[in-house]
Amino acid sequence: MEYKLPIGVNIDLETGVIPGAKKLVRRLSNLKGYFQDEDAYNELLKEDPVVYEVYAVEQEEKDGDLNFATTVLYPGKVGKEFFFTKGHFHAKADRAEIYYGIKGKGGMLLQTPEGKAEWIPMGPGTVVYVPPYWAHRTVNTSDEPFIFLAIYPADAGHDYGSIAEKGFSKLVIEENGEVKVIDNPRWKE
Ligand SMILES: O=P(O)(O)OC[C@H]1O[C@](O)(CO)[C@@H](O)[C@@H]1O
Ligand SMILES: [Fe+2]
Repeated sequence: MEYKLPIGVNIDLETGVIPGAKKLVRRLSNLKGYFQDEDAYNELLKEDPVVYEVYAVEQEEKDGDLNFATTVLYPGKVGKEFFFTKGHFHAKADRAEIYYGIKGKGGMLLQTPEGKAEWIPMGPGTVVYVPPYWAHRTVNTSDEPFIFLAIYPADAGHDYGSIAEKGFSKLVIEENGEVKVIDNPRWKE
């Protein structure tokens, strides 16, 4: 039997960087169709800001193994809507996940396949358990980068399809200087 070697790394708690991890950058142009306000989207697209970066340490997609990744979700808004990650179901839909808040403030939107949504505020030290079958998206509701760690089964995979098409049934917006979680007017079941 060939054994894999253990890994020990220190996450930079200020920047979210995991040394040696694979870096993925998602700009606004990678999120076409995700935000409600298309005019605001097209205006901001001129700058095409980085919305989030992911530092991932991933294994082969095998049952029993684990991946981990930090995400640095930058502050910003498209119209009233706060910057967010794409959000996904797992390709193996029954795979769960754990998130851990490192720095900054935001939250997670979770949703069942039928569209029942939950909002969990997150800050440094918050642990979120994402149960099997729930889609999940993180949102930065502050004006600082929101940094968190995710730990997920190596065979979970990502299913972006239905969220890319229909979004979440709730939106996280700023109105009169307050963070509000409202019904998505464009949501169709
Ligand atoms: O994959 P998304 O929805 O773009 O969100 C990015 C974050 O979610 C994960 O896919 C884990 O759920 C990580 O790779 C990363 O932390
Ligand atoms: Fe996930």
